[in-house]
Amino acid sequence: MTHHSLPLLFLGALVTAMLALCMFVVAERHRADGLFDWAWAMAALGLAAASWALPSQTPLWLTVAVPNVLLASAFAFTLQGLLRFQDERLHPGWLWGPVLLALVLNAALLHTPALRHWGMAAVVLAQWLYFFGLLRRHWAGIPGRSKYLFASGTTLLMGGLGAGPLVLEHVGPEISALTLYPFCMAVVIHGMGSVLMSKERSDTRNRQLAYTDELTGLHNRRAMEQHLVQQIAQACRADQTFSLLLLDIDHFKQVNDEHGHLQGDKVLCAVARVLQNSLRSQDIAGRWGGEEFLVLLPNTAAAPALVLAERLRTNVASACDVTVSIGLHTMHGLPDESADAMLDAADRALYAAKGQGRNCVATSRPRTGATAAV
Ligand SMILES: Nc1nc2c(ncn2[C@@H]2O[C@H](COP(=O)(O)OP(=O)(O)OP(=O)(O)O)[C@@H](O)[C@H]2O)c(=O)[nH]1
Repeated sequence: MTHHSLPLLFLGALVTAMLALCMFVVAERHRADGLFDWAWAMAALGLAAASWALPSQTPLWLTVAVPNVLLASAFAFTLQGLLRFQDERLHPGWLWGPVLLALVLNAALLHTPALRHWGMAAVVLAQWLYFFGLLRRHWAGIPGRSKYLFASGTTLLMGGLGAGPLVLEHVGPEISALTLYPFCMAVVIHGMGSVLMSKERSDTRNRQLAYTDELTGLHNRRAMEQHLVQQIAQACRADQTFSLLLLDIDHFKQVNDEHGHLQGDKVLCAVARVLQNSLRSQDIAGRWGGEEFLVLLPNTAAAPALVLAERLRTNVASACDVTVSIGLHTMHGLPDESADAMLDAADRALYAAKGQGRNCVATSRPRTGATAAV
């Protein structure tokens, strides 16, 4: 490296080291997300930049071979992090083979720069191809937009550092120094991308947990409340109707008392499975609480909702060792038809179904004015 580029290189090494430090601090709790590996990748990059910045009288192996091996290691750590992020395994030989190759290459070709540059470009290209293939395979499943930062930052780094020496051979020191600006930018984009990608995935998982019933895997009450409000708004906007079903397992206390709580839990899961398998893709099912389930049937009038409710009832009776009573309410488009009013109407219908001997569907009667008629 030339004299002009030394302050820039130190700056690059400093920026990279700071980023690595920040990533190590947050990575502790995100080891499974690959962040720890990406912090190591950043540290290796920082060390490589620091080796390049050493004075010109430093032995060649320290300013050329060591940073090149560190580069290959940084990309191996990047790949290892991505594999961990995707919960994939790869034989360590494939991951660290390129690093060993870089070591041999640099030892053998230390005094043959042109060949060494081509060799390193080939090593980094192989690593990038694997990185690209892995990312492409999992692209759709990675939530959020930070994957764009991660992909572009890593590609810029790999492309720049892999092919850079081949180009820099033919340019003057001023131009060579200028290339350090994109290096710093790529390091920042890559680092930000990796941290944000892991954060976005944690956010998505936390959101899923907050809206999922742990036992059955269905939507939980919080999620169903939101869906219900959305359905009412959607039905009003589109001038449509929709129906809701409140299901309650019959004599569930008896199941618990006779067979134990664990068996009771299994029955709850079995009923949830029947609901999932019996409903149409647009319908939304959730556990309302205890042994009660709520089902929303978008754009469904009373008659087809009754058919669906009957199908659910018979499917549960034939697939599980229990029966269900179902209260059905259909939105009537009254001005005061709030979520609470609809739930109340479905609950009254359910109460009526229990009163009729259980294992049946009862429909709420249309309201005339403000009072429900079930
Ligand atoms: N196993 C298990 N039982 C639960 C859970 N949540 C609520 N329960 C039980 O569900 C039972 C509900 O009993 P009840 O409200 O008396 O109703 P029931 O026995 O189903 O009687 P009817 O609804 O009138 O047919 C209680 O025994 C609760 O302990 C749960 O998550 N797991």
